[in-house]
Amino acid sequence: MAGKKKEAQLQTLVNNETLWEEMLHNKGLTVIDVYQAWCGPCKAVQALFRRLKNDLSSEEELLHFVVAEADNLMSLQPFRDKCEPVFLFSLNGRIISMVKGANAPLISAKVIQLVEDEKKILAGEMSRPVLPELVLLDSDVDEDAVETPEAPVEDIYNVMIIRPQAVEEERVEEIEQMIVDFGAVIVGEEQRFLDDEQIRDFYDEASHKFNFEEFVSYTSNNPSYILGICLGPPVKESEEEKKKDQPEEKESQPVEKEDRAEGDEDQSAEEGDQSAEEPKKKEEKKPKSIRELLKSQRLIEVCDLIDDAQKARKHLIQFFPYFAKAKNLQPLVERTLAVIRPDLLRGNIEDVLELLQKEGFVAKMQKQLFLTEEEAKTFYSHHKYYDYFSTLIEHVSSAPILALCLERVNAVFYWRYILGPTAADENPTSLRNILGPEHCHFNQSHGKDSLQNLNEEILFCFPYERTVALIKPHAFQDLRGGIIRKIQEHGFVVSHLKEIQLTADKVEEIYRVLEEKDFFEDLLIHMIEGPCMAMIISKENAVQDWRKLAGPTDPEEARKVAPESIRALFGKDILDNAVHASSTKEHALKTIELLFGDIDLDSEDHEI
Ligand SMILES: Nc1ncnc2c1ncn2[C@@H]1O[C@H](COP(=O)(O)OP(=O)(O)OP(=O)(O)O)[C@@H](O)[C@H]1O
Repeated sequence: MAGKKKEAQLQTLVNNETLWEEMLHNKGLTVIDVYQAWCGPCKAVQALFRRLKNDLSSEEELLHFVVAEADNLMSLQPFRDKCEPVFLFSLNGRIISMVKGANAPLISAKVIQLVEDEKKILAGEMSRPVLPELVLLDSDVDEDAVETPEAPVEDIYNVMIIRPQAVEEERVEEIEQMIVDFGAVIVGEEQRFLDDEQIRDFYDEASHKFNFEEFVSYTSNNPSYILGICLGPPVKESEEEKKKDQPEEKESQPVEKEDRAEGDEDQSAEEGDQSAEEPKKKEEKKPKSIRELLKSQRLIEVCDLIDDAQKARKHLIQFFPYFAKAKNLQPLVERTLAVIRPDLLRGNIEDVLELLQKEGFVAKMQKQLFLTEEEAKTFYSHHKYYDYFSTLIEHVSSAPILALCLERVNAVFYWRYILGPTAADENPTSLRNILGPEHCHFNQSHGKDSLQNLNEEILFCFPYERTVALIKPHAFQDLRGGIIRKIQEHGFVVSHLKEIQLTADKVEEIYRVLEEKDFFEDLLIHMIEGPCMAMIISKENAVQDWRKLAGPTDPEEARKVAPESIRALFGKDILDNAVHASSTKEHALKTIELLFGDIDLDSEDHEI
């Protein structure tokens, strides 16, 4: 009885048109669990709703949960006689989104985002986005129907650096006019001297070019002109248009990628392909992107854009922070690698970790590595022409090093800043100044391609691994979609997936070390009581990371210490804890063989 009372408080029942109308007057967000009389509301998400209600208790008046019976309500007619749970999101009386299936992570993310936004809107910190109302049609509940209209479409931004020579030649106005005529909006502009780090960060894709150092020096000593550009929302192209456009470049890749001396050849090559067929038409064609425009105006050698939308946003936020704040543009979280060398590792490592934490870095992966001399040479190969190379190799292969994969907004730039050789003089609190230059590994930005180098280095320290994820029988039926999505959201690639009915022998094999435990019998019975979903999943550091994502064995504890973990979100109790995660690489390999037999893993790129 007590339990029922609790549920009635959690979700208000809506089973007639009057109550439906009343519900539409709720302030803020209402999450509607659409149910059928014959199967009742979805039990699987009630723990989540309770948690959300708890976590967002300060926003109580903005968050409501209801259960609505499809059979009694006209608006919910399309959902009648369907057995899949459906959740509708009503914002101030308008249904704006829908989630099909008990997809706890997706529901949770939507609720948190919508309530946060609503809070900001009411506080005047954000303008109300235009969210299209969802029209509920029969096709909405078809198997293949698209899931929901998503959050409002965001504008695309870019940042342009007009180089010093064009500034000196007073070409800024002409360039601005050209951008405005093209239909883009200039949201910020500033003439400034870029510092060394800003230049390296903006032009990191060009860092391998032979005259890059000269370019950095010239640019840092002369004023550039920076433009923040809004290109409006992404344009949806029809299939026809897409086909037509294939040889062209997209707006989100506007940066000059070729050597500047080759710019013209590049352009004429591009034109050559098409102009042979339709020379006149090509001449009349309006440029589709600012990059194309720059090329056509022969400005590509004095104006630079960013070729990746996420990176462009990052630069916009850095150069025009007030605009970004007003628009509530979220910066991009990046990752970088820190390698703590042996003598520091023996010393005050705690101080370093504390400092990193204080500076906002989160250590996503960490591992002690004992490099052989050969491995050290490979890892530090881009230092090989320096005279300190042999000392370095001797040092780092003499004792373990600690590799940290760090995440933070603007991590690459900021790690360089607190550590970096060039900033050390100006930044007395830099790690390099505190610790001395020999202690920390620095990701060179002067390599052939710094981002590629960085990714290679991260992979070197945290190689791709495979492990096994097993969705247990109690979670198989209703929760597997949400669990798999969560796994994918955390960067795992699901390379193999199959439904499997475990036998007692197989369970004994998987849990052999627990044979003596008093709960073993229960575990065995549970694991064979229905089908499981077995998956081979891979990513860097997969074994450790999958255990971390699974969370503590007991979901109760998980909800306290790791509330976003899978067991916290989907586990029932210590026995029915949603998933199994292999504890070591060896165990993972054995379980893969046990569950998937002799499959050809070697044909894939990455080995466990
Ligand atoms: N005290 C317990 N009572 C009942 N069942 C338990 C208990 N402890 C563990 N189990 C069950 O046995 C499984 C294996 O336990 P183990 O100690 O290996 O935990 P784990 O490594 O977190 O889980 P798994 O190996 O399934 O990934 C747990 O997933 C859980 O289903």
